[in-house]
Amino acid sequence: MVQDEWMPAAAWTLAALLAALVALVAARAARRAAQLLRIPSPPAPSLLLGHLPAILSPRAPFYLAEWAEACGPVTRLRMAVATKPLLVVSDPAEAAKVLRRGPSYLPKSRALYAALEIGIQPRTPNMLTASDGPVWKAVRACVAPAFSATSLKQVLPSLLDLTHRSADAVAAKGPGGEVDVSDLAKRITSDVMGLLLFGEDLGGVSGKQSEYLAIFNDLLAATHARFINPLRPLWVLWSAQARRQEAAVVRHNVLMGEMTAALQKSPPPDYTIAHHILNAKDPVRGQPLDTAQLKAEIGIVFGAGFETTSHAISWTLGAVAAHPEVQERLVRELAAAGLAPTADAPQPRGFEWSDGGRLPYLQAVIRESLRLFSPASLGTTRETDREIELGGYLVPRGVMVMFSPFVAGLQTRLYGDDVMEFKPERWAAGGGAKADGGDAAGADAARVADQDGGGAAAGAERGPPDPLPFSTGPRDCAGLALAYLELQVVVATLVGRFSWTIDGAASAADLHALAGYHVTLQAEGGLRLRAAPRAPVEV
Ligand code: HEM
Repeated sequence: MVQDEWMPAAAWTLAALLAALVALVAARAARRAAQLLRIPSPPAPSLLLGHLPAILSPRAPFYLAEWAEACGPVTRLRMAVATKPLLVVSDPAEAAKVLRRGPSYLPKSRALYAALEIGIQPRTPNMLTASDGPVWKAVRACVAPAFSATSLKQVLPSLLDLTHRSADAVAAKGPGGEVDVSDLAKRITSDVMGLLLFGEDLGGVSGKQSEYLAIFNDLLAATHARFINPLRPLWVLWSAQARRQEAAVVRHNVLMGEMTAALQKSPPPDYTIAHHILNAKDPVRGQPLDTAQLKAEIGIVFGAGFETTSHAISWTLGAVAAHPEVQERLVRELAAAGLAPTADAPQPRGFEWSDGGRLPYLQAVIRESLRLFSPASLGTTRETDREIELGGYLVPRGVMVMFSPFVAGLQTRLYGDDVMEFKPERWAAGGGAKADGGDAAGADAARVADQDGGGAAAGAERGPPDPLPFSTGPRDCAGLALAYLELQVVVATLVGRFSWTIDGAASAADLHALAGYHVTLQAEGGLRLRAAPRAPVEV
């Protein structure tokens, strides 16, 4: 009898406890959902798929910029049937909180970055795609000296040679000749990476049909397509284009394997990136990186290094061509430094290391171009591993947080009503990163201001905030200094030697109309400008 009375009491207690637990979990879930719902969200284009179709389209950066303009520094987007949204942060100061080491620091989203590993088999996390960990840390630290001033000074002669040969090819087209600067820049930057990684001339500038260049576009297209479409492997059954792109994925793996084997056999000079990668040690095993890891690192540095930089160069040339007043001011600065023809010195000299610190308008032009045409447009994506505060909102665990420099760069609240104007003058006071920072390569200036918070939290007297085109914090761009050097040398040389024009584009908006996002922001089908030898400039 006692037993009978006790049993229901225990059952009731258990049931009550369970109910309380369920209520607690439900209340917490409801609180989290309510927190997320407080974050502004634009109307979704699709009832079923939410904002996903727009995010996956080549115009994604433009949609995101528009939505952020309407919603503010943090925008909530709905991804099809997924329960968790994607948050897009468009304020560099808020982004810096999660990107720089500190209480709100967030790691990269592994699920998302793994999708970028398709070009190397076996799929291996690499410097770009790995979450922070001992191997990433060791490789990143080992590679850093390859981007030091000492190493880059040794790269400069080869970069100059490639740039001057490219300029000669432009001159050979005759006055007003049409030049696809997108192609031209890719040839230069892929050759730079060929020399720096493989110690080999990939033949882009000499006009050889470079297999690396040919397959790389297809590799990117396949990466993007697989990302968008989980059924993509089936596409090869009826699409010749998909077959070609998937073949490029396979071929890329083979080429990188061959290159890695060649590098292991005969190590390249000590200023090269490959030299440093070969010297990296796996801290867990205490051994050099195994072949799979080496191949993964070589493959990602090649891709990360040449694609982004080539688009940064071609957008900058396009913007200069579309804005004659900017071109004129830039040329006067170059001519005063001996880098454009004058009556006294009709043959401009070659770019020197020290020029990086004494061409403030060139720096400002590059920074403005990186604001309006940020090549790594969608920047970086992190995942909350705990509840954090972001832009005044509480964000629960397990939410993807994207910081897009392109979106940040287009925000009226950060850059004012002339946000869409290509106006290098806005950086004249230095802005987030000091354009006249004095470093020979010009890059340390960006990095210094970026790290000291100047970029994100710049006061009015320091100019507008840095949109962080190279990201920031421990996972910022490893190759920033090389990218800056290439940008300066190529833009200064080509603008010094030629007068550039573009048909049918007279504003940043006109250039944006030509853009598509395919892992990087690029001019669809190339960017065609006209070049005429520059007449002596009055200084
Ligand atoms: C204008 C040119 C460039 C731009 C705009 C750019 C931009 C970026 C951005 C935004 C990131 C962060 C990506 C993320 O978190 O998902 C990044 C990472 C990286 N970039 Fe660049 N990049 C450029 C040139 C280069 C060059 C020249 C190299 C090497 C030769 C390079 C190598 C890397 C590597 C290895 C990472 C991964 C770093 C890490 O996670 O530790 N990039 N870059």
